[in-house]
Amino acid sequence: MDLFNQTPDKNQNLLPYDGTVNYYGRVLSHAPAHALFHTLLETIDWQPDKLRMFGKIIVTKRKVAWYGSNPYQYTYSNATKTALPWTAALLELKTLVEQATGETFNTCLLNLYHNGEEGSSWHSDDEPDLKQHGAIASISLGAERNFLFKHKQTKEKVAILLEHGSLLLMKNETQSRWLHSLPTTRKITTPRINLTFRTIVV
Ligand SMILES: O=C(O)CCC(=O)C(=O)O
Ligand SMILES: [Fe+2]
Repeated sequence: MDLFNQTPDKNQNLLPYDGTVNYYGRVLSHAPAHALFHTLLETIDWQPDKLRMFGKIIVTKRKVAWYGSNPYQYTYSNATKTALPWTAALLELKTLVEQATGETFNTCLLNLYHNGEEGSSWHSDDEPDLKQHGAIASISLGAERNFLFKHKQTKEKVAILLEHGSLLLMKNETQSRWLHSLPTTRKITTPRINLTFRTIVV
């Protein structure tokens, strides 16, 4: 019996209440995940993100991209993005994620963090363009990073390590009751790509 390298139980809820987060572990093995990382690096239309913070426009070092089944618009942090058509790699990954989770998605937001000094501050993905309480599936490629949840009222925190090739599913009340963040760290010097498959309502 291997006590130290158990595959995670995808049916276990990592949140103690008010939402559901399931960690599926590595749904892509090392080599295909590595190949996908490089395909995405080369074929995705990466753009710096522009965020409005305290009345100022901040251009992030982190790069983002927005793809979907139709030119869906997504407004967050006072900026609107129009989805580009799926690339072959994204469409293949969408199918894999839909089969693994039993959910369906029509869009994907991609983030490229060049190193540990780039991250994502506390937020919820609860914009009105997104299906309320819809599932969000998160694929991680490259550097392993910690991911945190913080309950909006109780402030309780839950931490999880997002491995190379892994899948995390957030659903039900997760976005309305919890914040999440990708904390920065100087210890990580290599890049990471994250893809979150989402559902835009029309
Ligand atoms: O990079 C991640 O793991 C999460 C990114 C995120 O929360 C988002 O794009 O909304
Ligand atoms: Fe998010």
